[in-house]
Amino acid sequence: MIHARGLTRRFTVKRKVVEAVRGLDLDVEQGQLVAFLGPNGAGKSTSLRMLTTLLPPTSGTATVAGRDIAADPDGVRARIGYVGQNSGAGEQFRAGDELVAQGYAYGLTRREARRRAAEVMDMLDLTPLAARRPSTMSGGQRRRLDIALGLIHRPPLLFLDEPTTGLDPHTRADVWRHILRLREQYGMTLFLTTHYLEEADTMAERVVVIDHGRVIADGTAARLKADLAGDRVTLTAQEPGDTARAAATAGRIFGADRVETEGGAVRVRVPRAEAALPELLRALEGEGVRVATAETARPTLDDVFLALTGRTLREAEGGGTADTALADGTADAAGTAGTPGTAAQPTAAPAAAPEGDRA
Ligand SMILES: Nc1ncnc2c1ncn2[C@@H]1O[C@H](COP(=O)(O)OP(=O)(O)OP(=O)(O)O)[C@@H](O)[C@H]1O
Repeated sequence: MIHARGLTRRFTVKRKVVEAVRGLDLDVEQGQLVAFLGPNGAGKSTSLRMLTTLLPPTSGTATVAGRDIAADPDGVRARIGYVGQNSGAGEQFRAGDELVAQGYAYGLTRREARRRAAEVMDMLDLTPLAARRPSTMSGGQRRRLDIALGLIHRPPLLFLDEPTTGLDPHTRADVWRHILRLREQYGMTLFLTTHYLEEADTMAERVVVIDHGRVIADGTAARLKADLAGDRVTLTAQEPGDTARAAATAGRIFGADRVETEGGAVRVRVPRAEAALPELLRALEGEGVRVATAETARPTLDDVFLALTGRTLREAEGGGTADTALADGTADAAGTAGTPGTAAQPTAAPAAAPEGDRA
């Protein structure tokens, strides 16, 4: 469904070159649900915009839904849906009419557009809201309407740029329920960006991690965690004066990596916590260190990011909290010109000149 080779995009900002995406290679098969994960400014939106033909690459090639993004951008747009970070729904029209109008934009006849609008409203549980204006809808309802707009022309592949950012946890779960249904019931291929680690971890079958414009990890969340992060054992000594000795002992157990001490707690990464903990407790007993507390934890995707980059996603976000809302609008400030709010419309601004460099 997606085959990209060496996709690169540079911007020139005040005579400085920003390498937003550096040589993206990517293959996504039909029916996959891929989460594209990375901190602010990592290059997620720029990658998505290139793949959806909203932004021409500086170099590299890609075929998306069987069409070349450079040679046949209209062909790509006819076969994909794109749900951007900002709502694409206008305010004057009722939701049902908005969907029908979107159908016309994709060249559907009046009858087809009405039929398809009814179908997508059903898919996204919007039928009872057909007569409502988007301005009267909740955040989650609007997001579902955005997704419906992106699906009006029956694309087999849907791109979603941070579909759940800014929503409360309950609404996020509801939007996810609908996203998963698109895949399960309709066999769609879904490629989405997210800041939410736990969403990528639990919902996506494949996680692609990007940092500074480069893909740094690609696989199932389970495999990435097992291969790159390992488990964690955390303990405290009964006597605060024993912390340094406990840390030194922890560093000697089998497979120990990255021993850290913080506020009297000793943390160590190990391949398998269930084997490491008894070994560590025995070793500490041998050293005469009495243990007050000990616990084990499985790795998270943030641990994977830390293992790969030396920083946590939270640090990479510049102090923000990776698992809370992070809608800072950076990417949209960067790319509003000619960007259709929701679906990549076949009649929208041509791919050749939608988003120029910022002067
Ligand atoms: N139109 C543009 N002009 C200049 N620089 C840009 C433009 N679009 C993006 N950039 C820069 O390219 C880099 C990657 O931005 P991009 O929006 O792709 O990141 P992102 O991972 O999507 O971030 P976010 O999570 O904040 O949306 C950033 O340094 C950004 O400032």
